[in-house]
Amino acid sequence: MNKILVLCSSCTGNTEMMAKAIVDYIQKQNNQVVFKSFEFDLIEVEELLDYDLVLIGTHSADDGQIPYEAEDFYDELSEVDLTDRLMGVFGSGESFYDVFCESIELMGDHLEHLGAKLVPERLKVELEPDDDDIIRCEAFAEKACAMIQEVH
Ligand SMILES: Cc1cc2nc3c(=O)[nH]c(=O)nc-3n(C[C@H](O)[C@H](O)[C@H](O)COP(=O)(O)O)c2cc1C
Repeated sequence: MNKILVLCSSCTGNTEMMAKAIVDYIQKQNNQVVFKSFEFDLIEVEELLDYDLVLIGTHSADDGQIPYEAEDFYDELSEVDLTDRLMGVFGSGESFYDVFCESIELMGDHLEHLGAKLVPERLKVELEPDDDDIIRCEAFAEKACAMIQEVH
């Protein structure tokens, strides 16, 4: 059974809705999944190494920067060896802003720079996910799980 960690920062619940859809899909595929929130849970970068796959959701605020509650985590990522670790990024933003979903790009670029192998799609949703977006979340989760099979 694959062990998968889904992390999420969400101010108004949109990224969390995406995370829940991803978690539900992964569970239905008989994987072991742990969900943690940057707002409410203690998240240590070392624990990333305990999982076959880590998916990180961030909302974008304040010119698309990494959300405040995930900043320490972002800075500490360089303290662990993420070489060839399977990871993925997703989140909700609003295209009204100059930099749509920029925090997802920042997180994705940082993880890739540190050697992680990312799910090719960086999944971005406009505001609250609708039914089509939930299907996109499930497809994202499916691709991410398929990456685990490819390396085994
Ligand atoms: C003060 C503020 C700044 C924002 N800046 C951005 C931004 O730079 N880029 C973007 O894509 N969305 C931006 N947004 C929109 C949020 O990312 C969007 O509402 C998103 O759905 C929130 O996700 P959440 O419900 O998971 O917190 C901003 C929202 C607020 C309130």
